[in-house]
Amino acid sequence: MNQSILPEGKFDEEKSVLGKVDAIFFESPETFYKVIQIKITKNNFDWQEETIVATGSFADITEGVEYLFVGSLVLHPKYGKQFQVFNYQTELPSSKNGLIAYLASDSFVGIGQKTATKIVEGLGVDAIAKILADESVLNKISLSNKQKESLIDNLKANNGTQQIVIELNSFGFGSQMASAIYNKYREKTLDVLHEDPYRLAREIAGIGFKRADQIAEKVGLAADAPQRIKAGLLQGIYDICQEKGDTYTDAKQLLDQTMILLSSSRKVELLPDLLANQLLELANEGIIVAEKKRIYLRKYYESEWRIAEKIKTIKEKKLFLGNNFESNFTSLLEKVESQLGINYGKDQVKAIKDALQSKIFLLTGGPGTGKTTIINGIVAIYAALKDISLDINEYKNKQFPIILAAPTGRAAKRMNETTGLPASTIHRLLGLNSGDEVEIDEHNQLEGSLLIIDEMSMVDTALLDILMDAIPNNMQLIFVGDKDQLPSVGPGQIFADLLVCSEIPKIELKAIYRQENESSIITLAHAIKEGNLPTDFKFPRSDRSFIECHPYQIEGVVRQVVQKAVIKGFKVRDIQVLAPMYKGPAGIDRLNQMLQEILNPYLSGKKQVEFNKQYFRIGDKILHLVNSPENNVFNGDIGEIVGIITSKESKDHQESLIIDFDGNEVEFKRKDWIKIRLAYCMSIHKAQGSEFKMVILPMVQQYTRMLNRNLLYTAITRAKNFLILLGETSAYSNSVQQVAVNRKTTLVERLKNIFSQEKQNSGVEESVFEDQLEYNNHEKKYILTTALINDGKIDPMIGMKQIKP
Ligand SMILES: Nc1ncnc2c1ncn2[C@@H]1O[C@H](COP(=O)(O)OP(=O)(O)OP(=O)(O)O)[C@@H](O)[C@H]1O
Repeated sequence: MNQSILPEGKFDEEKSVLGKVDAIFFESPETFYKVIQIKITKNNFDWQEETIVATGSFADITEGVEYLFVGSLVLHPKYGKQFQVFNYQTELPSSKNGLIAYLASDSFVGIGQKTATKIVEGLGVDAIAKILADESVLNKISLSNKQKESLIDNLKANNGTQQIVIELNSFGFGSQMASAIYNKYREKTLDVLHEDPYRLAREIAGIGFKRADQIAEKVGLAADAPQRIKAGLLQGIYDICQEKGDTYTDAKQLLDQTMILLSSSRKVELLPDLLANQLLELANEGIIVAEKKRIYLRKYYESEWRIAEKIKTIKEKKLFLGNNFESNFTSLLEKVESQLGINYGKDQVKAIKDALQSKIFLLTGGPGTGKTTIINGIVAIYAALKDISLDINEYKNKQFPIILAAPTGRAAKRMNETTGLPASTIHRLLGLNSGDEVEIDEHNQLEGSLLIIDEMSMVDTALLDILMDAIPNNMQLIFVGDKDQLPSVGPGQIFADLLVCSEIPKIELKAIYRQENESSIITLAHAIKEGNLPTDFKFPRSDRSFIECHPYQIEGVVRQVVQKAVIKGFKVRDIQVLAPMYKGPAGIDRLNQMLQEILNPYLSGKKQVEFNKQYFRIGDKILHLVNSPENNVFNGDIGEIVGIITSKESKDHQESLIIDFDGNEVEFKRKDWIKIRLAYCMSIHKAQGSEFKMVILPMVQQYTRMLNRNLLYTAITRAKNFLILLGETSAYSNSVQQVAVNRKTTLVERLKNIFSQEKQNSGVEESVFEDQLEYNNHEKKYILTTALINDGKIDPMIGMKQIKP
């Protein structure tokens, strides 16, 4: 069985097996990954058995059919030697009888032994190649149209999918990505790969410019090809918007960024007018929108308009609250007050009343100002006014008419606990399945009459756009949040922008209702929000303290604080270290490593797996980094590893972790471990929407770039009972002084236009390059000039004058 079937020396590392598929042991339902057994006809390496187990990406593969497999031998820890397939092809039957048997097989519906014989006798043993090259050869054989169709379709499908999967594999795509690409482009996959691989970066989640650029280089696309420049520009806008949180950028920034991107991976001298022309093309094609000096990805441009329009439409719909609202309200409010054992403050009463009387209402306030208490009041009075039962058991098969939602799982859970009513994440509400990148038309329509969203400051433009699209016009909306917290991770600052719009009713709560002796943390937070670091900031209080230390002492101090807290009986879940940055001696990565060592150390015999220079062990506290609505786990959710399945123990030979997120156990295969990290210490951004019994917050000057008032305020307001501040006093005082720059967005302008009916076709005559960019060949960069001399080489407006949105 050791005869070589490949030219010697052609494949240094590669080995090959010719054989029939004996059995398919495992078939992933979502990808092309399969584990099969091959009955060997021939092979070119040392193998004494008659069969071999092979793994890899296979498109259509049929038991009983012979294929040529190319790959390498690997040693599986449990199953021993296996064949890992890189490439395979149908070994079409070359003998007359073999071919007749193949065509008469189940793959070709309507073709039996007789017809198959007719075809092979008529066209010869290379009948398949002949048919694939020219279908009309079948005209000389008497076949019914149905038989002809079945034959051609199946031959093409088998041949096509197989070729595509092989080629995707050769570009280095694994089973899952290969199937995502194939599902998107089907039979056009190879055309896309060869003609504009950058489409993958635009259209397939998980593929960025760099990956697409590697493919482009492989298929021989020039470094200054228009597709590449366009892709670079789009990536440039996307990167700037993601990094800064803006919904648009400007020409200078974009060209600088794109130039760096395009020349970092491939050696190429690019002239500015080349970039400018492609920018113009993108605008002409409607992929980007240029307006005044602003350049938008179409998605963000449209989102802002759509949100503004929908808000106006909703606001203008009539609201009916019954005939005697005023008197009903007063008696209902009294009832709620006596139930809760409180008297609502003047602002709070106004908030409840205005919210009930508005189609859309915004409520903002810091911690302890009573936002939750107000939501409870609104829900109770609304239900009474509308004669709605708040007993969820009465809604077994019906939608609960009051919808409560929040952007993160933890915030939704808190909403559920404080109101006693069902609350979900916005993603789940909308039925979004595919993580972060979602299309506007792929969501559920909402049913119900009142929608309350909490933690609104975390909602970004893209998500609000989808949410608004899902809301029926007659629904009443209440958006609740704290405008002084960090803005959303994704582009936009919608809560802050909506609060600027004079057309939307709103209330900002200022009075703090939590008792001072109950919490000095809240008082500190409010002072910081106003820009003051109180003089007593460093004095120990019953619920907070400050420990002054240098950056290199942080690790040791955090260690001691955490160890003390554990001795005092705090659970690991209740202690949360927050930090602004990942790197450095006081960064998240280092602190996580140290905290894992003391809170969940390695003990001999304990299972652990390594990933990205970190270990995962059973009992580890884990942070989820992205939204996975399909598993009901969201960005910022915290779980605990409750199981490790090694590849030996797993059916499909893949290691996995079982993580428990508040009773929701989710399995993560190794390829998904990129979505998680240790959570003993986490970033302040990721902690938004969550609260913890004890927060430990190290702040040092080393973080300067990151420090600002919103960040410190957000960190401090995560602490429910205890706050331990440590680090350098100057880092705290600098944070308080540093007011974050507003993000660049145009939602406020759109709202203004929409409400004053001034929406023009954005007829902008100015050029996007109004700033006048000149490329300085000597300095090899763009410079801004006021008096440009056109030396004939560079058009100072670089051909952008005529851009129209
Ligand atoms: N009018 C009031 N009279 C007495 N206590 C009140 C009043 N309003 C709120 N409280 C109490 O103040 C505390 C904070 O209120 P609440 O939790 O509603 O504020 P919040 O703005 O939601 O705060 P956080 O964002 O910190 O959760 C609660 O204990 C609540 O019972």
